[in-house]
Amino acid sequence: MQRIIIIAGPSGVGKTTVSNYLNEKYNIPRVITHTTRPMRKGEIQGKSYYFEDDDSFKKLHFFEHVKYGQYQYGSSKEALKHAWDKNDIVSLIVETDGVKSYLDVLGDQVYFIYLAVDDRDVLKKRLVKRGDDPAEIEKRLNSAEFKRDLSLRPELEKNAHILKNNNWQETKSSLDKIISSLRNA
Ligand SMILES: Nc1nc2c(ncn2[C@@H]2O[C@H](COP(=O)(O)OP(=O)(O)O)[C@@H](O)[C@H]2O)c(=O)[nH]1
Ligand SMILES: Nc1ncnc2c1ncn2[C@@H]1O[C@H](COP(=O)(O)OP(=O)(O)O)[C@@H](O)[C@H]1O
Repeated sequence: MQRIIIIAGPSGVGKTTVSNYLNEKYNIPRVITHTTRPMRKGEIQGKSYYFEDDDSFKKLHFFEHVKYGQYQYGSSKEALKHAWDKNDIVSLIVETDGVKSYLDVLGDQVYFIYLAVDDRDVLKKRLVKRGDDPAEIEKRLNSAEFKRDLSLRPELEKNAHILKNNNWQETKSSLDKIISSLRNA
């Protein structure tokens, strides 16, 4: 069965780091999504996201799309197929409305990881260390969507595998166990 590991959680929690680890260690490709937000330092067009403007975003054919903070984000069926053509297990980073859309359509094919940290104050510190623009950090931390995604929504609890990303060595070992169980399923 083709599987999709969906990774959600607040900004700075480590979603991209987890997805990159799965790619580097297990060749698990990420479904690249589209956004109208500006590219950050270190991001690459077509690898981090497909960076769009409002007009080009409108022309795309989406599996689902959302407004998050002041920007648009969306994932396409084509991008999912493209990733599944490379490997039967793929990853995808979406916020929690996106998780619901995927669970509704793909059901048991979804392995949903909700990433969390014990101390919320580390999130801002990680965003600063990542080199994000300070004004963008403030806007993000004050957005309704960021506040919402600080905790797991009750309707997603039954589908979620909660993974604490306090300590990267421990997170890697948890991920290794998850991949081993998915491969043997
Ligand atoms: N629903 C949905 N959410 C997305 C998509 N792409 C990214 N996101 C989410 O948009 C939010 C903001 O992403 P981003 O600006 O990269 O910020 P980050 O969380 O700090 O890395 C995150 O919660 C992502 O999971 C998408 O295609 N669909
Ligand atoms: N367990 C961890 N401990 C310390 N720093 C981490 C950990 N996991 C990720 N980071 C760092 O935190 C920052 C935010 O991680 P990132 O994966 O970009 O988060 P997200 O995609 O959820 O916004 C990055 O600079 C990353 O290197």
